[in-house]
Amino acid sequence: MSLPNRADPIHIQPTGREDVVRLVGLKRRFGATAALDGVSLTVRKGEILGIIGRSGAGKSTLIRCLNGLERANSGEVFIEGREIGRLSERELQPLRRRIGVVFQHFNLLSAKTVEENVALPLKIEGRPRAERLARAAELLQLVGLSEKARAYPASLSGGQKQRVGIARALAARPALLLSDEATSALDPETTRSILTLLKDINSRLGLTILLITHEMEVIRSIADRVAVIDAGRIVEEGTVWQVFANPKSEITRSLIGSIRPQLPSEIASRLVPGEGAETILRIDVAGEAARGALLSDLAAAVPGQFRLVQGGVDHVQGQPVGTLFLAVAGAGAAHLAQVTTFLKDRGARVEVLGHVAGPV
Ligand SMILES: Nc1ncnc2c1ncn2[C@@H]1O[C@H](COP(=O)(O)OP(=O)(O)OP(=O)(O)O)[C@@H](O)[C@H]1O
Repeated sequence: MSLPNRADPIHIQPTGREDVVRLVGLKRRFGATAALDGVSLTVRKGEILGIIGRSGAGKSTLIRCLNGLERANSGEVFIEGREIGRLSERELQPLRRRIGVVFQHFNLLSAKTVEENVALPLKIEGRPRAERLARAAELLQLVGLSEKARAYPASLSGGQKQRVGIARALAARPALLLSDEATSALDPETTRSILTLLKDINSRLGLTILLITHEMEVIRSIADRVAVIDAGRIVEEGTVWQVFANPKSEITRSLIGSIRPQLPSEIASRLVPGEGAETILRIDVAGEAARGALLSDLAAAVPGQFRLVQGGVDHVQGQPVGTLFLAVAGAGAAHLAQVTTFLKDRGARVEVLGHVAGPV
């Protein structure tokens, strides 16, 4: 669907054909609160970009500015190269249809059947009934719900309702699928199946997806890139596995912390600075560094006793990313330096967390 190229005040600026959305220096204040404090971000064609932030970080405001429901105080929003800031409500409507939204609470019409819900965006566009039903059937097949076409939402499970929500969001062939906490109301197993479906749609249809979430697990599962928003600012942005491997900001570390190995609290509470019977190291490895036989090579190269206290290697975008907590016995400063130098030379990040008086 291409937009009419009318001689009206629509500001067209080429942003490169690959950008579906581009935000430039977006600011939005509510009284003393800067909900968005200079957000610049690009959603590239065909990618899954995740935006993650805690409650109050500015995610909803960002979405509202993106689809023109909220006007930014300053900055620009480009949808497929078209700046929306100066568009009237009427001019915004066709642009809004370029963004299909999947909602946390599904937002299905209970008095309409599944196929009517899916076809609704096409009805609003004034498409003929036969075309609407054909498209609904195609989309219900895509989301695996063909047999529920005539059912009503009340008879569906949460996961099935969300599949209908996804089918409806795709009905008008949007340029961008915006998933607004789409799995936050679902149990873990249903969440996995919905995320698998979104990834499948992205791969098969080449559809660009913007995932808004407060859950790092959602980002880890299917996003290509991630942007972390905090207090209205993008504090970190990058390829998902690289951000996982080497988070730069405190907020990112804490968001990742919920799904990465942590030092057990009973050991953490016994840590003291200075010296002790054992030194506890945190070792972060990713990519090549996580593929080798790091610990056995360490034991072969450096004398001493090394014990794995806690840890594991996860796979993010097919890349190994791991955190290991290692207890090094009887380590003096020189020995410890030997251990950390060996590990760092092998591409690991090493942090001395502290010491414990006796074995952990
Ligand atoms: N209409 C409004 N009036 C006043 N303050 C607002 C309004 N909308 C948002 N805010 C404030 O702006 C900040 C960002 O809010 P926003 O709803 O965008 O965050 P969020 O990341 O979506 O949070 P959540 O995950 O809880 O929905 C918050 O401090 C919020 O209180």
